Amino acid sequence: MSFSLPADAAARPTPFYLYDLALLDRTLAAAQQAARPRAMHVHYALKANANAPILDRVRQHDLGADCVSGAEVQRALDTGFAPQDIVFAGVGKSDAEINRALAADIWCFNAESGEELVVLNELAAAQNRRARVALRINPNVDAHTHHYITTGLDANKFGIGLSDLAEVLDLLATLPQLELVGIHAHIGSQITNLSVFAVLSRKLNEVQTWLEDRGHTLPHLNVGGGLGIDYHNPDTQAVPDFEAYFRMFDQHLERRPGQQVHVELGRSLVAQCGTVVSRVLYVKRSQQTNFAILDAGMTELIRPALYGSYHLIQNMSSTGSRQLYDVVGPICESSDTFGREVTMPETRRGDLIVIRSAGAYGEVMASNYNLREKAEAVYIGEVLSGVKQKV
Ligand SMILES: Cc1ncc(COP(=O)(O)O)c(C=O)c1O
Ligand SMILES: N[C@@H](CCCC[NH3+])C(=O)O
Repeated sequence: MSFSLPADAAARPTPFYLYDLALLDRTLAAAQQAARPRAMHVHYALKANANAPILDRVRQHDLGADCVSGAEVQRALDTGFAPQDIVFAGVGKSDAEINRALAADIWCFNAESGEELVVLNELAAAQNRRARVALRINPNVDAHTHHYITTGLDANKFGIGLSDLAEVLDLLATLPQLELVGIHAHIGSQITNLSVFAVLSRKLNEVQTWLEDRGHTLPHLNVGGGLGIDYHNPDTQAVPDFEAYFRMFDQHLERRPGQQVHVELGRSLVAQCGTVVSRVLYVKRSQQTNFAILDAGMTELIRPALYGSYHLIQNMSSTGSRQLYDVVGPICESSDTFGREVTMPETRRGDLIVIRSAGAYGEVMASNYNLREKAEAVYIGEVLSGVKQKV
């Protein structure tokens, strides 16, 4: 199905984020259809998009919440996620954040270092609680994705290196407020070569056996997130291939009877349902190129500037002859460029331009650089009762 804007789009101030909740529904349902028969639990990574109507949808489909800050834990609680469905990850959890999550008695802390375990133990003792922990290991598996969003290599700051695991286990044995419930790994994001998940599974199998040899049984394995989407074909590949993703773990992960497997997906669940809608302010013709200067910039969607990421850009107002444009924003940075040599129908001031696949790591990474105001979020598709149209 090709993309179209709602009838009132032209009357709205731009830029704005447009979310298709019907597509979000289909995507969440597809993820659950692939996960449930394999007895895998999907946690949604709030960092991808934490807007209330999105979270309401996620909760309605019975996913858990993967949080990476105290504010995300709070948002998950406020949205109605049960504490036992909330996991708190992150390489630098502050005392205040840990205390908040402890007080809520969330299901699990994904701990990333011995240093963090010591602090968690102290804070749990002060609250007279026991905290469940999963050790985030750094499996040194190359996710074959952009180096900025690779997280599971020895050079990355995340997780406990395999060579440090024995020492961390010895330490854990001295921390009475902590209960080891599992292991966790997350090797990166926007992963399209699914074979890396087989490599990750085999690594986790080795670690699991190694832990069992030392007397630790694990009720829980968390394999992280990272499933990529098709940024080039948001219409024909609107819903990612969750079957193929879950099948990889089904085939390669050695599960013990009754053991829970969690995944924490962000991008694959919400990216395709979000679109930046903007207007052309000027078409500036220079010696080398034509610039289509939009009223949206890196302040609304930073991914192209930060990672050189591709997003499909479409002119929704023109059917003229096709020409090449550098599509840029108004911010005083040369990296404020959404795409170079983009083929679009002849473009004029006032045309509506959409930047697709922006539902994940779009609005959440927005800034008010240049004192820009936050873009509005608009939702189409059936909105759950009690959910406001705009956030
Ligand atoms: C620990 C952790 N879990 C889950 C995610 C979600 O990843 P994705 O949006 O690629 O599914 C991330 C982000 O990469 C992460 O760092
Ligand atoms: N923000 C990144 C992904 C990082 C995921 C969080 N570990 C992106 O836009 O692709």
